[in-house]
Amino acid sequence: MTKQNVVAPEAVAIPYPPLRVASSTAAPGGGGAAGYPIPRKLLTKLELGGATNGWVESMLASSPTHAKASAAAAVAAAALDGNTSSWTVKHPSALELFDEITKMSKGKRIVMFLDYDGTLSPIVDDPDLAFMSDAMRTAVRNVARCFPTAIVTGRRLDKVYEFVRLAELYYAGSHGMDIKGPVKGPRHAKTKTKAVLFQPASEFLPMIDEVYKALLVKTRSIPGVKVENNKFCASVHFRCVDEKRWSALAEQVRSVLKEYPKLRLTQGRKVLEIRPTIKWDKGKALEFLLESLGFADNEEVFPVYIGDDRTDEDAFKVLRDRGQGFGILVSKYPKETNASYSLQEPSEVMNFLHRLVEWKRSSLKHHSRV
Ligand SMILES: O=P(O)(O)OC[C@H]1O[C@H](O[C@H]2O[C@H](CO)[C@@H](O)[C@H](O)[C@H]2O)[C@H](O)[C@@H](O)[C@@H]1O
Repeated sequence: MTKQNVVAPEAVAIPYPPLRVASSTAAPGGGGAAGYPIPRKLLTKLELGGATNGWVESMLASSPTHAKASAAAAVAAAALDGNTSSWTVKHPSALELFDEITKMSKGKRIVMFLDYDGTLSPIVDDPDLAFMSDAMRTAVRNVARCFPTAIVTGRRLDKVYEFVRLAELYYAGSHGMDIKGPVKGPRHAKTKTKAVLFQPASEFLPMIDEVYKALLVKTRSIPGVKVENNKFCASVHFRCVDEKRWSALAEQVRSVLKEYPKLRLTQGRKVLEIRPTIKWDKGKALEFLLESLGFADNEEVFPVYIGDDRTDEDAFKVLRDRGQGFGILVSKYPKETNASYSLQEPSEVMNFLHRLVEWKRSSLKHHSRV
């Protein structure tokens, strides 16, 4: 594999292309965004050395089997209680500290960013069946009535829209590489257009399509594998692949990727994600959306990003670096994260959204009385 097939684990302070509303905006150059190469120092164990051993290690480390996960959870609960509680001190429950959160946001404009899988819908074996409940849809709709709200996801935009079905939201699909404004505008939306706001990887469209087809062919002999075309990126799911075959799968993916030096690999929850080497991620999408909403240099904006996956860390980090708002990690287990708070699962996310709406409505009532 060439050195360009890399994961870029950390956001690098590279300026992204200027804000514009365009039907299709290609990042020039095709290396990093605007032609920036990804620095060598950012290579990780996942891709170094050209061998797939590192990939498999990383797949195992981040995706233990159910049996191992329960064993690990039991060990964590029994033996590492001290560590776990120190994690919850560092990343307390956003529900338990709800009052603290609303105090911090007082007088500021909350903007909500919501990941989809594992945040608004529970993780299931078949990605095509990751439906969102009606109750969750109502919670998101109500939140969007109070605050500008965006869904930021690795999925292709049309697919996530089929699941969410709320026209009043912003959507950033393909890990932020496909951004659209609301079709039906809530009062805070500046645009009511169907036009695409931003597609920084549009030149990669034919390449992703080609890679998707190649991955389908290469991996078809491996039972349980699922390849998904996410428009500006592709996903190879190994959730239903026997662990003994992970190494073979990694090898097949590597053999396809080595022909595409302009693509890189990242990893999510039991999924290998193939994406352009442009320096664009969920963090950049968050910044882009804040700018689109007119909050670029606004000290009074208070962005809240809720997500469960490694790819959400880019957005958590942006908020931490900006010192604005915060991230909430959805996880039952301690994980290294740039998020400030935690919620255990999508049902807690729903409660949190309900509480935000109640709080906003009661503060509006209070203000109309005084
Ligand atoms: O950014 P997200 O909204 O979290 O999307 C990331 C990936 O999510 C989906 O895969 C994950 O959820 C599936 C359904 O629960 C699950 O089967 C899979 O193991 C998870 O990785 C989606 O299918 C991918 O395309 C997204 O990239």
